[in-house]
Amino acid sequence: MIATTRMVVASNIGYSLEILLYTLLAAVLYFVCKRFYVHQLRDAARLPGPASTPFIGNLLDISKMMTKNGGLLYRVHEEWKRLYGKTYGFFVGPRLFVIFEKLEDVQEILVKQFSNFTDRQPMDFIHDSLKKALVNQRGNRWRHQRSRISPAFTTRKLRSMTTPVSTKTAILAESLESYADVDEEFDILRAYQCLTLDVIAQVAFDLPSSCQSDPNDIFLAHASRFFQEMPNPESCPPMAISRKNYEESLLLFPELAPFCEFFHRKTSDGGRSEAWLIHRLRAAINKRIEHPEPERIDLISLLLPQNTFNIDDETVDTVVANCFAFLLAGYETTSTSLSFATWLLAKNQDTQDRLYEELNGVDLQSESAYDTIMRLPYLNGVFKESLRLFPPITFFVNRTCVAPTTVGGIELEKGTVVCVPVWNIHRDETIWPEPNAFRPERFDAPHHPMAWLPFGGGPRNCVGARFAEMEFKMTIARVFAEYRLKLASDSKELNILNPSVMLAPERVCVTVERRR
Ligand code: HEM
Repeated sequence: MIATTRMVVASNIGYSLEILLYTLLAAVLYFVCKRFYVHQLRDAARLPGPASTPFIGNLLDISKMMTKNGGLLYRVHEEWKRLYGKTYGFFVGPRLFVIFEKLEDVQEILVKQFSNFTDRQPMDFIHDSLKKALVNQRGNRWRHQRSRISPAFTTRKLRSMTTPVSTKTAILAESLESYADVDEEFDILRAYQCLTLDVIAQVAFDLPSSCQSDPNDIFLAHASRFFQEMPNPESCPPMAISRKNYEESLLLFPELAPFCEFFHRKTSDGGRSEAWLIHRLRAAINKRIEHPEPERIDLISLLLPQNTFNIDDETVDTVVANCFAFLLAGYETTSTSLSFATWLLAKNQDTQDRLYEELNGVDLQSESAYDTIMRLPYLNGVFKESLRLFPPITFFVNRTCVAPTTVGGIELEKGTVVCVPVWNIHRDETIWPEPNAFRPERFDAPHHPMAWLPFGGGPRNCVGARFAEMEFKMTIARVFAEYRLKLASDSKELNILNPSVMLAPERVCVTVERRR
């Protein structure tokens, strides 16, 4: 009897192993065939591009070229443009990417054929906490979320946020005074990071943060750690997976995303800071659900449904994810843009003086400050021109083709990722004469709608663009109405870093002099 049972168990185990083996074989076969299939698509579409291998595509070339070019991804596309022109294809892991740089093709993708390009490139390495956010949604889910979120950024809502933004910029202006008194140089990038975190925490989520007055503010510490994604060697176990390492592996093997995400969250400092930030956001949102404040206009109240009685977990998770996305978007991109603009103005004293002339005498603190500031033409030129020269996000304006179609004579299969090389467009001398010169007045004349894309374009552009513009203009107006800024000797040349999709100056050290 025992012997028979053993035989049955043994044969069951053998059977299960056989099934496992066949499943594994089928998975490997699928994996291999898919890669070979995708790798013939570029030839089928008669697209030029660098030679590639079916498994890793062009990832090694990209990596080598980036190392040669100071880690700057946009330089890879500048070089490929020289070799292959304005439309070409390359591969990363199992995906074909097609670059479209001609403005009429860009307009076709972002605007005219939007229904064929509703989704962004699948984000294999997106943090768990962002998976339900707008930025990661596709098709109808995206449409539904976007229609709920867009009304949060109307002129009326933005106007109502002017006073808290103005209060925070006043703290920044005051803190500059101490540097002016002693003629001491300092890194204004850090000051802007504290400001933008304070603004987004206060204006968007009513979270008490005092990053500007307290450099050890815990909120600031977690946000910077999350952004740096640098595991601290002293506090991290040796097996910690840094965001960078694991994002690179995921480009090759997106199939491994769920496992890597788990390890990253558990082992890296950035992952732990992310958990802390999410915990704080969730607490703020739960508080608002329990004690609704119908009078308050901030992003939480705009994202929560009118009636929060019996609200389901799915809705709460989506609000948390979107608030977290706004926190990230509102912090780094805006502080980077402010730093680039400050560097440009400090480098070009004539332009700075012209801006001062426009700002001199304008009441930046009145009830109507929002409308006044948004109407200043030269400030608008400074905003646009600095984002043209240094768009903080250079490689995020991409779309996945959701149905087979043709753009600029190129046939595209479903699943192909199309990318708009924003940096190249912004520096193209046939579009912007003398493209490297800083000339705010060039925006007095009209330009092609696709020639200026720091916030992307079409229905899926940056939903927070108007908020970012308000914060940028209010900050630059406040700082440059009160001070003259000069570059410190080690910031005369700009050292640009490109740690992820974002461009950022390494530092912008300046000295400040009081104007009035
Ligand atoms: C200077 C500051 C900013 C820059 C340069 C910037 C840039 C961008 C870019 C290039 C995109 C992709 C657009 C596309 O694919 O066409 C984007 C998307 C997005 N941005 Fe921004 N952004 C900034 C500030 C903000 C702020 C302050 C918020 C929120 C408060 C925000 C929220 C978002 C969201 C949610 C998306 C995804 C939109 C969607 O998928 O529908 N951004 N941003």
